[in-house]
Amino acid sequence: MTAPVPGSAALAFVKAHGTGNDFVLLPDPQGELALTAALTRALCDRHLGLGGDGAIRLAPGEESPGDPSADVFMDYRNADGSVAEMCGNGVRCVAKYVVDRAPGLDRVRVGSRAGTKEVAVVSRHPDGRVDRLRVDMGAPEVLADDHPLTVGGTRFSAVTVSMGNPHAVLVVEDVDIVPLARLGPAIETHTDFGQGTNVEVIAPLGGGRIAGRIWERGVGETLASGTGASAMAVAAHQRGLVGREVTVTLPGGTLDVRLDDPTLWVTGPAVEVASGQLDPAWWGQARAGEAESTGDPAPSGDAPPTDEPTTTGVM
Ligand SMILES: N[C@@H](CCC[C@H](N)C(=O)O)C(=O)O
Repeated sequence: MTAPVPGSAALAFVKAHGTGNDFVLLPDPQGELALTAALTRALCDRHLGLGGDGAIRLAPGEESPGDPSADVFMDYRNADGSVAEMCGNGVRCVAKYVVDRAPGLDRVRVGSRAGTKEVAVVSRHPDGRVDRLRVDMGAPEVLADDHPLTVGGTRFSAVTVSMGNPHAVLVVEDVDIVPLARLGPAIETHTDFGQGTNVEVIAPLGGGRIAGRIWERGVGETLASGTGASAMAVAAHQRGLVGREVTVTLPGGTLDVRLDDPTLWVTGPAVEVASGQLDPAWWGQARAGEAESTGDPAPSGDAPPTDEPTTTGVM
């Protein structure tokens, strides 16, 4: 018989997504849980765990770096176990979790490693549960609007943007023909980006709309990204392709971005898929694996050699 796991109340999880960017949420109201790199990898494993692009511990607001007055702290890790500063889709999922369990609430201040984000409910389902939310993402920072990159012998010009986390955006003719599985990791780990970078490709669709795909640092290609959509809108605006209201169409759905001065707003859905308890035996094994693990993934290094074809559709 399996011995009971102490503190098993902390085994509760919620599986959620925002435009197909999916997360394992771990409510930790007492701040008792250590969301380690190895535990994150085990949770996010799509075969041996619950599966997710990242794991998020919903910790007490007092843990929020620099702002203990936040309502909740979003302790975020990518699927490979690395810590990220911010997650734009995750922040909506966290806010929905809180609001859906607090009647009368329609606004939450979610702490992140990139500051506290105000999230407001935009619409609800007929049963009162939250459907769409708007996030004040703060001020984007354009680091370079023509960052030259050579990958596999091909020259690119990226718009590099910080949304608290790093992004390199390439404008292309058609996002669907870009070999992102090769280009993404090469740019993610390029020596120009000491902490690694998220990589986005965008193409103008007209009428304030852009199409985008993303290669997430620490994850791989995902269906969507909130900080990524923000960086895409900023880059498109920077290159004169759109105005200040931008509809970003991603493989997992659409996010609406508004570029105000100085802040940027993202509006989109948040969905809860399931909730339950992790199996104590699985949890025990995941923790045992953690003890054997070397912990955090290695920091980014040199760009790997690539046989990237020269025809990428990048403009
Ligand atoms: N999915 C996110 C971004 C998550 C962090 C990113 N992979 C990084 O390492 O910076 C989003 O919705 O913004």
